[in-house]
Amino acid sequence: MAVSQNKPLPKNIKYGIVLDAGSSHTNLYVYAWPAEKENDTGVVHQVEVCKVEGLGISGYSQDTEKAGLSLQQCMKRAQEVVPEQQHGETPVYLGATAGMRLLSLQNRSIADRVLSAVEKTLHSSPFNFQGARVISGQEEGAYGWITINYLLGNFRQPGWLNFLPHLRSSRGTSGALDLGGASTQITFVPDQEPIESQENSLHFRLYGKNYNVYTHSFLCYGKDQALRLKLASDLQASSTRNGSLLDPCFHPGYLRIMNISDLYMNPCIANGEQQLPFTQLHLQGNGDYQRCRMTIQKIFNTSHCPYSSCSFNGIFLPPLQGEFGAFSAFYFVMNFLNLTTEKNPVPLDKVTSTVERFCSRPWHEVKAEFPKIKEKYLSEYCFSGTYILSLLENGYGFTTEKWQSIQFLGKIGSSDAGWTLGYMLNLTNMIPAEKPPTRPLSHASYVGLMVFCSLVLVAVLLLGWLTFHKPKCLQKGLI
Ligand SMILES: Nc1nc2c(ncn2[C@@H]2O[C@H](COP(=O)(O)OP(=O)(O)OP(=O)(O)O)[C@@H](O)[C@H]2O)c(=O)[nH]1
Ligand SMILES: [Ca+2]
Repeated sequence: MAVSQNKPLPKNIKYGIVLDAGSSHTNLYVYAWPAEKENDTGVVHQVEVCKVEGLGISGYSQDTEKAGLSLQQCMKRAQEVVPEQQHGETPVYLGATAGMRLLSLQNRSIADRVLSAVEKTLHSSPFNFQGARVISGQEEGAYGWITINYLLGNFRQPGWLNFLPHLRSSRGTSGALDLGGASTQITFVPDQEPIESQENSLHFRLYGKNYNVYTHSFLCYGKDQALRLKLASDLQASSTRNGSLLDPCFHPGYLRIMNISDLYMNPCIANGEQQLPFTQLHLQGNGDYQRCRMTIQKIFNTSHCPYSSCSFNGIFLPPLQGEFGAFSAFYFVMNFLNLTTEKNPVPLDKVTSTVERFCSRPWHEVKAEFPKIKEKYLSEYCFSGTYILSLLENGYGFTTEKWQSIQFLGKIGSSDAGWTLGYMLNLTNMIPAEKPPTRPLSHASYVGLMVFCSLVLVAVLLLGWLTFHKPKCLQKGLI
């Protein structure tokens, strides 16, 4: 048999699955990477996302079995994407975020039942189930930061710098801003050291470099819960006797009826249900951005700060540093408003005027222009856009200048920005603490290098020969 040298072997691809059980819905992600490169940075990428239909798992508190059943369709999809012979070795993880954190606070045993139900479904799949758990806000922030920096290649050292260790660039990392339905996270490497509060401080050693990272997750400040906080605060400030409320954060002509009991149903509203003479809230939009911003402002308490600087509610925040990637609802909302660009960020004043103009548009006109967008999403872009501006400007202190360092991003390459990839990289030990030894040169690079060196050698010899044995035709005076 002839020896087939240099023939590339078929690629050995590995897979991993993570379910992001968020407060508003669950997404299943399938990741893939070449087996022989698993410790390199930037090689793991998303090959599939499946959106689970229906509620987030915390929404099944009345019928916990359904939380498990709801995942079946996407698990089937994963079985189609991952080759059958690899099902048994493919790990599956489920991480639940703020919706389940809130449910645990409200009723621990129901939350445990929901987790058991999803475990049952995942155990019965052919994959290698590795566990379902509620992740902490700190983890959510940290893994989001790891994901985007991994995908942006910020942990990577350019190869040639490896030969000159003293010249290695201390290339910056990008901060991560995640806006969910029930919580929001801010994570970045600050200039100021040390980080003043222990609970906001993380330390990582990745690819041979140390990172001191600031992170905070605000439970109840995801955009759905923030709307509830705002409505509860509006109700408290109003003197309505029949439950009618003018709401500047909805379009003129928009009407929404809500049950008071639903509004007060979770631990985010501190005072609980008050004795109100009505059971329903009738919201009537009037699309007034400035007033909307004022009502939102009230949910950020800036009256006390036990540190050198704070965001709100007495939470430490060091001075903002570097670039930021803003994803999930930050991206959904900005993208809808055409305020995301690949390169130059849209200036803050343009963002503000766009949101202001959008809020003032009559609801019937907005609905007619976007008939395909779910009414729940469409009706809330005005509130959400205003909330994003309040959170980033007033909550975190992004000034007009600093705003330019925020990039709103949905995907990086083929992968969604979010905490799931970082979670899997960590649990499968795919991010080494130390730099993996540099691999020997590939055959092609070796041949290339040899040819280059030979050419240089020939050129030097030729030059030398020309210098000492100048042919007569080139000697001075003959020309
Ligand atoms: N416009 C729009 N909104 C979306 C979309 N997907 C989710 N949302 C909304 O955006 C908000 C945040 O969504 P996610 O980032 O998925 O939040 P989550 O993971 O469910 O919530 P957390 O557990 O708090 O992280 C929620 O209010 C969702 O209803 C989308 O495709 N378009
Ligand atoms: Ca989320």
